[in-house]
Amino acid sequence: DTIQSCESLIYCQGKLLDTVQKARVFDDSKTFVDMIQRNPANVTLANFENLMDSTDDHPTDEEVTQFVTDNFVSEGELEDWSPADYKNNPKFLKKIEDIVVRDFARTLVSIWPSLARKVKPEVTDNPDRHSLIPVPNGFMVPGGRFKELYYWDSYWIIKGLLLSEMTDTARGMLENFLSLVQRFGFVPNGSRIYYLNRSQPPLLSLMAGLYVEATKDVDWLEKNIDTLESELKWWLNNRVIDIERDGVKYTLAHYASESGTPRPESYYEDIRTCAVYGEEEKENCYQNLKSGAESGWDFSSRWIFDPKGGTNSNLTHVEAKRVIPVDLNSYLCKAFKQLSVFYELLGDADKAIQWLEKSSSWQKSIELVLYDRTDGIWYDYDSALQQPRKLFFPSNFAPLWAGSYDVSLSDEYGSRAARYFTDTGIMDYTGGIPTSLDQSGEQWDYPNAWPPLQEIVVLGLKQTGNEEAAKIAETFARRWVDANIRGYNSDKVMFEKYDAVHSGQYGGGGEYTVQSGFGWSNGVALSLINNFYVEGDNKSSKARRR
Ligand SMILES: OC[C@H]1O[C@H](O[C@H]2O[C@H](CO)[C@@H](O)[C@H](O)[C@H]2O)[C@H](O)[C@@H](O)[C@@H]1O
Repeated sequence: DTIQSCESLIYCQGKLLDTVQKARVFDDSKTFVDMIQRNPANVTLANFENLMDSTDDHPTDEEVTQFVTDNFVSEGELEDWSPADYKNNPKFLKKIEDIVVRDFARTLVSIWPSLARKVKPEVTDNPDRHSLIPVPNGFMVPGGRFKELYYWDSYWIIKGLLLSEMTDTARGMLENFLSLVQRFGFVPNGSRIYYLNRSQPPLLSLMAGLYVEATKDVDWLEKNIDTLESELKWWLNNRVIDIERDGVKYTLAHYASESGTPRPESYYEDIRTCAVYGEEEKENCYQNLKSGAESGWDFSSRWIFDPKGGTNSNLTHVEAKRVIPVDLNSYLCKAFKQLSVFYELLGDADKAIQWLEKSSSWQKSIELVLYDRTDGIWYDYDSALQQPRKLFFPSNFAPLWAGSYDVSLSDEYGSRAARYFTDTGIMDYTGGIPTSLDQSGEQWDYPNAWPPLQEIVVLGLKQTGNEEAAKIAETFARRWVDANIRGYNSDKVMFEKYDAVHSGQYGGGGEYTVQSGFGWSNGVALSLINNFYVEGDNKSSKARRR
């Protein structure tokens, strides 16, 4: 049984949340739902009822602000934590020939302790006073307003931790996710109860793959394989859809939250976005916003539809559920294969075959529904109009990253993808690969360049072994590292996203101001440095640095 909703009348739904968020007590809607109650929840609710009674149900914004001050505090559920396995000079740094890049990598490693947190015992003792979901082990947060554990961010955080030889911290984070699966049946978007009605890109088994590869810890795998499997089954049971292309039926996955209420952490924004609709359509509008958030791309023209199936509209027309996303299906295909590898390691041949077959059937559907042979790339599929969305997104390259295509033809696939990359004009962007070519003002669009998407395209192209693809990969890995260094030198922080046009400048748009820290930025930079700047792979790095 899975719990996919949050019942809290303070943090998730109800009059109190509605009143506080509509009063705009804080500029950022997330601030309120992250607050701690001074009293048990029943006292907070009784105090709120008194406020409503004494104001004839119409408190002024000042009265609401006073109510929040009297009943909530901002800080105190997480403590800074010193990971015992932190080292400031992990071995891989020595292998980096370029001194500037080596120093930068050392700086990235030195940021880990500032992102390390542990949940205080008070949260476990008084769960009703907090929106934070307690997890047993210390972990890395993304940074800034993102003060909790995030699902897909952690894939790249764990990559960086493993390069930094922080295997205990990586294992602790994995076990946090496993404990969430055991409690809720799936991994929520993040470790807050208001994230309980959606997940995020399914990368848990792949994180476990990174850990097992680095440590060869098969005993750990044996203990946790059932939970890893149950997470993937959750996706198969809850996020799969039958679609039709050219008269043939296929089964693939989509992002699809069932919850038809505003996101509590963006309550005011969602109410405004869906205001044009009547009650029933509103529910659909909220479900689609939450499904967009489940994709990790919140928000993007990728989920926006005009009546003709184009993107010429706005957030009110986010229809994430109708999209069959290239990246989601590639992650799942790779995860199924990963599970098969795990079962082989554990000596369970039947299960190994079962998951390999699942991966192969997924791969076939990806090829037949999403691949465009003429353009040499994969496209998202619009299940409503039964047609591909032929738009540039870095996620189009995800099958190369995930190996979810016929890898015996990798040179051909790589060559075609390289041609697509240059034909779409992406070579012009010196600050990184843009998220789309649509300047919608949303944060997962042009001109923003996001760290995980850089890794997916760059490693995807590199892994094909095709010469042209490998050249593009190297160019963009170096451009990315240069942009990160430039940004760090001027602002002394790592940002969550950058600007593809102006190298090193931070990105913008969307519903909150740019955040720094930053978990996945550090992980991706370390991963690309490890792939492109370490000894043997790095003959003339100084000459090529721009
Ligand atoms: O508060 C708005 C949204 O914030 C998160 O999304 C963004 O930050 C996450 C953490 O770095 C990242 O995983 C996500 O891709 C970003 O778009 C949160 O995950 C959303 O659910 C939330 O609505």
